[in-house]
Amino acid sequence: MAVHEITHPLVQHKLGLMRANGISTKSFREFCSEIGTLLTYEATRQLPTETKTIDGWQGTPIDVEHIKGKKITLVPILRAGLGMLDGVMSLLPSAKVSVVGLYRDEETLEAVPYFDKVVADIDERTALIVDPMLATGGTLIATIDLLKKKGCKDIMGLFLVASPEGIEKLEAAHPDVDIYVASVDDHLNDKGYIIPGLGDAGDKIFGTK
Ligand SMILES: O=P(O)(O)OC[C@H]1O[C@H](OP(=O)(O)OP(=O)(O)O)[C@H](O)[C@@H]1O
Ligand SMILES: O=c1cc[nH]c(=O)[nH]1
Ligand SMILES: [Mg+2]
Repeated sequence: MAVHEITHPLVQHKLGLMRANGISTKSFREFCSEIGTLLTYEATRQLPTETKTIDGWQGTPIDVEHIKGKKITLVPILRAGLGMLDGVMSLLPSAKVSVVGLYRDEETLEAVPYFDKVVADIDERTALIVDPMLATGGTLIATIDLLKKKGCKDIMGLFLVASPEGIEKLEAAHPDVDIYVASVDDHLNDKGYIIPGLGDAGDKIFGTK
């Protein structure tokens, strides 16, 4: 399993602004989406390309690079994953979207699934999971279990912030899944929140607290 921590100054600057106490819903949402775009740029670096010959502007054949026909499905995890989706789709506008819904029980920290609508041909697609937070890892592992059960063989994840504890759990459960994160933070607190983290990303994106 590879953990790609994206140290690009734009990513780090925007993430730093997101950590501020009292940030507005508008700003938090905008940064979520913008970092989503930047992580997508990095995560798609590995996509295979092939050379095609086309008619160039001078009317003579020229060789150009095309992304090889590997199909993608984006998998936003409700709710907070929706906050990154626009930004991800700005670079992958044709990608099909498979929505899954899970929430974390506040007492047990267990992931509780409540919705899934996954593309029919998921066995032929690379799944790109989108969620701002990878905390205990329970939500992500349950999502990957679900996608694999439906036949998906190629899975990556994009997160704004991950915890070392969650990454360790993911590595043990699904070592074949690579992730792209803006930051691997310090630790989880006793309530399962990432420190320093962002607080409750879903509530900040939707303004529910
Ligand atoms: O790694 P874990 O410990 O499982 O926690 C991470 C999950 O918690 C948050 O969702 P939450 O349960 O708050 O749902 P929400 O998006 O509806 O707010 C977050 O967006 C992740 O999906
Ligand atoms: O720090 C955390 C942990 C789980 N979910 C969040 O939104 N934030
Ligand atoms: Mg939440």
